[in-house]
Amino acid sequence: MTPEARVAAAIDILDAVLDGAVAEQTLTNWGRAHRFAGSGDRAAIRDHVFDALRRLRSSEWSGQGRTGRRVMLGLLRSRGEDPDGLFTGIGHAPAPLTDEERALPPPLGDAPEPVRLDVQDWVLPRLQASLGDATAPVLDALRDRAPVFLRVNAARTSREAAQSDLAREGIESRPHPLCGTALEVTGHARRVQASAAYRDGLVELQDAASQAAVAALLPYVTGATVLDYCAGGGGKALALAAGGAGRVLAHDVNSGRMSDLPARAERAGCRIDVVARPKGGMDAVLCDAPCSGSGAWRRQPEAKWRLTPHALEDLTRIQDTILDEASPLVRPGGYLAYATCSLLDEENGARIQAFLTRTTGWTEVARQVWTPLDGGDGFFIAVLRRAE
Ligand SMILES: C[S@@+](CC[C@H](N)C(=O)[O-])C[C@H]1O[C@@H](n2cnc3c(N)ncnc32)[C@H](O)[C@@H]1O
Repeated sequence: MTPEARVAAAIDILDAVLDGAVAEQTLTNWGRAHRFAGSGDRAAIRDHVFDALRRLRSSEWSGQGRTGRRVMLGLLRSRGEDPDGLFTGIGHAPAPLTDEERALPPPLGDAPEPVRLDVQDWVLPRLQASLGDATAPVLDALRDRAPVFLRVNAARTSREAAQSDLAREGIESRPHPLCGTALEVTGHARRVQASAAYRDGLVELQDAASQAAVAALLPYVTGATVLDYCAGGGGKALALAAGGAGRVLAHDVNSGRMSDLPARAERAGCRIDVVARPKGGMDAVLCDAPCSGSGAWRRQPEAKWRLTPHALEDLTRIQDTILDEASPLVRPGGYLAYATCSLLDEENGARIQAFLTRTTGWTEVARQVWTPLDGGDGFFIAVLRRAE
């Protein structure tokens, strides 16, 4: 496909997404219906679609319209790229620019702050209350693609050896300062899942801040029995097992989410016991709670536009419930860790404060916050100790 045809495909997909379709699913359906498109074409179209979704508000503003065409046009204009080279009307290219499109005002000229920062109006003050002066740079970082990070399986190999193994398969990477197990993939990231290092469980795909959050918990759980109460796909459970936790149990209210976990654990060469009804007496319980995902909006840009005040309120209620359900499972003297990939204090520090206010016998012993300015996703973890 030509670059112009890729833009035309992205415009069609964006039209469906703006009508309410889910981007990932729409891209998959498009690939199935257009078998002639190679993997390079599909990847380029996906990049266009996700770039536009990350910058949806500013692109709509610059393109002066909420259609796939206007959003794509706005994206190119606000990046300072000349749309005429792509909107040629030749072959499968988008139709040439109309006189009206050519006469559009300068991109983002007098756009309000939430438009420039690509965020919903009501979310901006809440982020400002949480992040202060870092708000604008953090939101700006969320307008760009996220790096691809790998977690080196420390139980099986070293970061240097994994890096060499990947290099032999043409995958370039560099150690990332956020965490001793993190490699940032700098070249040929699309080869990772087919690589021997990945297949053999030497590396896993995992955000660097997510790895750093587990590393912050490890000093409290080395050799201990840890329950990952919201295990989902098991990313944290696997990192805990590889990092030296004694025994790792995994639980999730939605057990289907853990279906890949046994295979992932086998690949990593570690043991994770999936439990439907966790019992008490745990040395430590990790609650990696469902959240707005605001720290990961680079990866899931649709979530940035879907969040409502009502949904956020529901999430904080679920977060409180999870802390109330999980905390009695910790033995006296044990640890309760609470983590989210949210940048909003109402999902982070405020939840810990509310928990400490309504319960007795807990002390906060550690807290760490990461934002995309540290390189990875936004992340929060607090570790509480239960009195003896
Ligand atoms: C942020 S995700 C977990 C991600 C996972 N820990 C990882 O590292 O890949 C949150 C998970 O919490 C689960 N969850 C939601 N409510 C829950 C509850 N009341 N009890 C246990 N798990 C819950 C969801 O099903 C979801 O899988």
